[in-house]
Order: sequence, then structure tokens, then C-alpha cells
Amino acid sequence: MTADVKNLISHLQTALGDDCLTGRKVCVALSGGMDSVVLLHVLAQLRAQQPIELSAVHVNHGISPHAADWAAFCLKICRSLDVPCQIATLPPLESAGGGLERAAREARYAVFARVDADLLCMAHHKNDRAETLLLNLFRGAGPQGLAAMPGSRCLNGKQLVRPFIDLTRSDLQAWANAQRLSWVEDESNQNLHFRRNYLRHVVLPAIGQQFPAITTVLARTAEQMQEQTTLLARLAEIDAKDCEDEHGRLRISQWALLPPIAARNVLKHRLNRAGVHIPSARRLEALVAQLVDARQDAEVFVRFGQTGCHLWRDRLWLDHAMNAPQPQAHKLSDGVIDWADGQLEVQGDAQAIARSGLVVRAVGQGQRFQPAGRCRSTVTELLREQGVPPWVRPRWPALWRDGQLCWVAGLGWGGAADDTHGLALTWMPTPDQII
Ligand SMILES: Nc1ncnc2c1ncn2[C@@H]1O[C@H](COP(=O)(O)OP(=O)(O)OP(=O)(O)O)[C@@H](O)[C@H]1O
Repeated sequence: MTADVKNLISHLQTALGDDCLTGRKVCVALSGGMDSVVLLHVLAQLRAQQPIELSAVHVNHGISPHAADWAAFCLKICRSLDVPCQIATLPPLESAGGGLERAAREARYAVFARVDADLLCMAHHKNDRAETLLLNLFRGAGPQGLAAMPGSRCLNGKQLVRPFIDLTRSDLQAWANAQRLSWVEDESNQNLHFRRNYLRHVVLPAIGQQFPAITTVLARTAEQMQEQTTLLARLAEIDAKDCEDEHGRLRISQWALLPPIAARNVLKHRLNRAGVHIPSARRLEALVAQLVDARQDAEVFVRFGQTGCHLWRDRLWLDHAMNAPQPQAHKLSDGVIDWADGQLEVQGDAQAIARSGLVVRAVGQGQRFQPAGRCRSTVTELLREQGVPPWVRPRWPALWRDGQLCWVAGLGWGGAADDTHGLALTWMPTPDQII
């Protein structure tokens, strides 16, 4: 295609769904690189024709020595286009075994998931898609991985869209040159130790000598795989119907009776739908084997990257807070306190709170407690009765004074509490995620 302005704008309108754009909040994931700078400019030009609420988000990973310059550059172009820009500066990353690249990507998507927008636009293009397909092929992925980068998908209640997925890098380059745009170059894009760069600079050009249309062909394969994946997801939901409880969650003992190939498909689909990254077919196989062999009252735990999968009470529970830092003990204060498994809202007179000497701290193991009007027991037992899963109980929030337990979320005041200090405490747990 010729990359003139009109073409790119009409391409974008088609890709984003022309008639439903008006008045919507559209946010650009802006790295500062050429592709997303082009995307920002095209959307800004579209805004002149159609009322959209345009914004941008840049994630500063702090990995490159130039990270601060990139963030400053993003702020500068956004200011020049009158587009509000949010810079999300992340704490240093721990690669948790999956490599720094993956950890950075996961952290980035977590930021995107929280952005206030209807559409979150990313600037991936056909070449990115071909590279991703090959990367996934070389790590033994199935149809889901080979469907690399769908043009659009749901992300936490909004739509993640890739309006440039049918265009090539050179289409965007031509447009950027014609518009005399400037952008930042990420020096790590030249580093051949990164597998993606190796594919981009060495493997794909070599294949292209014999197969000149390789990028387009791979993108077409990805498209077909996308269709297969959609069909497999439909099949999974049909098979899942036979083993769901009244809330649509899998009864694992019934799921285990499905033919193995169908059981795997259902599990993969449900984990995917819940946003769990499945590291490899082997890990999934290990989970399937343990679940199939488990007795109905057994407890099984398998770790998938940042998520823990627990079999408990014949259901599969996901623990996304598994690696979250343990909340530290701190003095009680007025307001909302973020906790691993929810939020605690504290309302009361600031001076009375300060005088109370109360400290917020996890309940820990083996504590005994007597909630008002109930028998004294261990907190573990009391929380078990409330349906709080075993892995959550030790990190459950409580209020302490002088080392004595006074209040426990979900159980209320008791134990050493002689006075509630006029406090109103509301515990808002994160809904359980059970697939
Ligand atoms: N740090 C970031 N902040 C915001 N969005 C990002 C960031 N990194 C990547 N993205 C989004 O993801 C897309 C693909 O990322 P990738 O790492 O392939 O791009 P890039 O080479 O860094 O930059 P570009 O694609 O803009 O040239 C980008 O086009 C952009 O939309």
C-alpha cells in the first residue's frame, strides 16, 4: 500500500471500527519508537476529523540507561500534539525465571490493563507478528501461540487493538519519513543476543532470499491459527458444560472424566481466558496429570509464572497475589489500605486512630482468637469456616495491639479488643478467581 496520510487514517478507521469510535476514550501505548509514534500521529489526525478522547501511556521500565530520556521524549511529542500522556514508572524488575523481556512485557500489560480507556491501541505490525509466530513455533507452541498477536482482544473490560497488524514495518517507515517524524531508537533492538532481534536481522532476511513473501505468508498462517483457536475455544465451552457447577466453574472430578484431549483443551482454554500464561506444554501436562490423579478432597498446587493454581474443594483456584510482597506491619491510618487479597477501608477520627495503638499486620499462623459471640478457636479454623482458602489465610489482614490480636477481616472485633475506638472498618476482598 502507499503510505499516504489519507490511506493510513482510513486504514485506522476500518481497523478500529469507524462508527463506534466517536466519543470513545482511545489510549496509545507509546514506547517512543517509530511504530507507536506513527500511531500517535495518525490518531491525532483522526481526532481532527472525529471526536475521540485521545491519550497516551508510556511505561518506563528503567532498564535502559536512556529510559528517562524516552519518557521525556514521549511527554514532549504528546504535549506538541495536545494529547494527555501518563508515564508509569515501574520498580526494578525481577525476571522470575522467565527472562527480563517477558517480565517487562507482563509488567507493561498490567499497566495497560489499568488504563482508563475504551480502546488501548498498540503499534504492532505484520513483521512483529511474523517474528512472534516464529518465536512461538521455536518454543513448541500450539495453535494459540501460533495465532500470534490477534488484531484485537479483550483486556480487563476494554479492547486491546492493533490497527497496524496488516501493515509492514516499511509501510510505517515510509509514512514516518514522509511526515518527517522523529522518534527514539532503542539501542537494544540491534542486540543479536535477544532472540527476536536475531530473527529480525538474521533469520528472516535469509529466508526472504528464497521466500520473498515470507512476512505476509507467516501473517496469513497466524490468521488461520487464530480461526482454529476460536473454534477450539468454542469446543472447550461445549465440553465444559458437562462439568460446570451452578456458577460456571469446573468440578474437577467431573472434568477429569472427559477424554484426555478434551480435558486438556478445556483446561487450556479456561486458564487462557483467566489471563494465565502457560509456560509450556510440559507444565500443562504436569497439571493435568496431577488433577486427574487427585482425590476429590486433595489439595494440589502448580505454579505458572506469577500465578499459583490450587486444587481445593474440587475446584481450580488461581492465586495471582502469590508473588506479591507480604504486606508489612504498619500503624493504622484513615483511608484505604491495599492488601494482597483486597482493600481495607478505615474510617474514624484521626486522633482516636493514632491513640488506639493499633497496627495492621497479616494474621500469620497458629493464632487463637475469639470473635464477639463465638467460641475461641484458631484463626485458621475460623477462616476455614468462612471459606477462605488455605494459601490466603496466613496473609489475611488483622489489627494488633501490643502483639495481641484485636480484629480480623471477615471475623470482626474480639480477642484483646476492649474498645473499637469508634472505627468503621470495611474489608473488600478481591473476588476469588476459580476457573
Ligand atoms: N515502554 C512502553 N510503553 C508503552 N507502550 C509500549 C512500550 N513498549 C512497547 N509498547 C507498545 O508495544 C508495541 C510493540 O512493542 P515493541 O517492543 O515491539 O516496540 P518498540 O520497538 O519498542 O517500539 P515501536 O513499536 O513503537 O517502534 C509498541 O508499538 C507500543 O505500542
